Amino acid sequence: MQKFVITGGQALHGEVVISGAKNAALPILMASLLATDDVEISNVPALQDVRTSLKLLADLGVGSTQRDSNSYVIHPQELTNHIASYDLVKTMRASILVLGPLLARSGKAQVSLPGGCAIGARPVNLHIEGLRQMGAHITVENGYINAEVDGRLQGAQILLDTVSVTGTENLMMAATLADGVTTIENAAREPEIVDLANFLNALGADVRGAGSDTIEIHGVEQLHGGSYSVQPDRIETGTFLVAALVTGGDVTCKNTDPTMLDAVMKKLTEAGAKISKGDDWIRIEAPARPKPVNVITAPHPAFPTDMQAQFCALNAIADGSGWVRETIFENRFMHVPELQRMGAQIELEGNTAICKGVAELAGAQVMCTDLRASASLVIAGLVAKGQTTVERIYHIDRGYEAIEKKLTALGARIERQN
Ligand SMILES: CC(=O)N[C@H]1[C@@H](OP(=O)(O)OP(=O)(O)OC[C@H]2O[C@@H](n3ccc(=O)[nH]c3=O)[C@H](O)[C@@H]2O)O[C@H](CO)[C@@H](O)[C@@H]1O
Ligand SMILES: C=C(OP(=O)(O)O)C(=O)O
Repeated sequence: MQKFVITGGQALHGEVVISGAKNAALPILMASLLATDDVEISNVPALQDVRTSLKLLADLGVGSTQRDSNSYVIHPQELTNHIASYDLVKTMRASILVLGPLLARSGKAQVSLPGGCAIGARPVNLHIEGLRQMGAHITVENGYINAEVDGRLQGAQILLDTVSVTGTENLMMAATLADGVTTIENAAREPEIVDLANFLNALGADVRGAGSDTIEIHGVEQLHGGSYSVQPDRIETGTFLVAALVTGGDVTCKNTDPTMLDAVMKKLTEAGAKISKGDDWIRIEAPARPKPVNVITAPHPAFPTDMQAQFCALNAIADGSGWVRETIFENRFMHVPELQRMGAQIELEGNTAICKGVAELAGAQVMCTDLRASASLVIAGLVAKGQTTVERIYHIDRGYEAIEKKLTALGARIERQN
């Protein structure tokens, strides 16, 4: 298994080009199943999850042609199969996003339950309930969701019990081809929802209100082909900003979108960073040592759960005590024991990680448990004294394109080893 070997202590300096957003690219790839003609998607990050998605589409009969390292043409007219098997779904939760498009396009879908995941139970009951309200017959048997509809799905008024990003996406995609109008209330407002809606509309869908908590979808008979560029990755951006801050550096993230990062930039400023920004860039200039911050995760536009682990690494070396409270997932602190191995003074009290900053972390052998936990360990390794070995980096490869190359270009000493 591959690992990163990091020698800490280098301040990051320079410019880094941000990739397309994983959490926008994955739903957009799955949404291409809804179209009847070729769909060209660019600014697709080169990630393991993208490769898994393309494999999943291929399993459904839908081929793709790679144009360059970050763009693909998807051929949805080739759809022949409606079964998303356990073997692929188990490696990537976002596979559940084929459920809505398959059902809408071919009237049936059999999708393996994504199952338990490292950060919490992550049920999909809201996806299933919403599709049932749209007229689908759904059973869950032997680890598979079996969904069928006679004719077209029907427009429905759906109120989500809790805000769910992929739940909103699945229902929004399914509703584009439904008969009538679908309203999703208490919808997720994440920027990735807006990107997906813009993509669907570029293919001829009629989705209104994405980015607010009520989305209205006027069903159309079919979606045509088209081309679309995926939005920048706000979580990758935030991760580089934190890495720059904790190492005492000065980094400009290019090809990004500052409007998606208000909550994160607010906390970075509280930590003592000087932030400047333009239309598509953000620069961070770090203080000598960051101040601790208190963070509560919540649905967008509040502080994103996908940035929580990175802020635990920040608090670990801050000048004072701060806390991070996780309200979205019930088990998202697996980076804490690993950070403790590096000398971090963090105590877990329920869903809150209380951290007393130390002047110096010490390099150690640590293990990735999930994607953002891995990012926090890399950040800690960059600032720790001595050598840190980060094991099981297949987690980080799911969501960060060439992270070690981008960090090396900023002056970090990080090496991928087998
Ligand atoms: C591929 C993708 O975009 N992943 C993101 C997506 O995950 P994902 O879409 O899986 O996360 P959700 O927004 O659905 O989860 C939010 C909360 O709702 C609960 N829930 C969700 C669905 C459901 O049917 N029933 C239910 O109870 C979950 O257990 C969780 O407690 O949003 C999360 C929250 O911003 C991010 O951390 C993930 O990076
Ligand atoms: C939790 C994440 O991803 P996923 O939903 O794909 O597991 C993430 O991107 O931080």
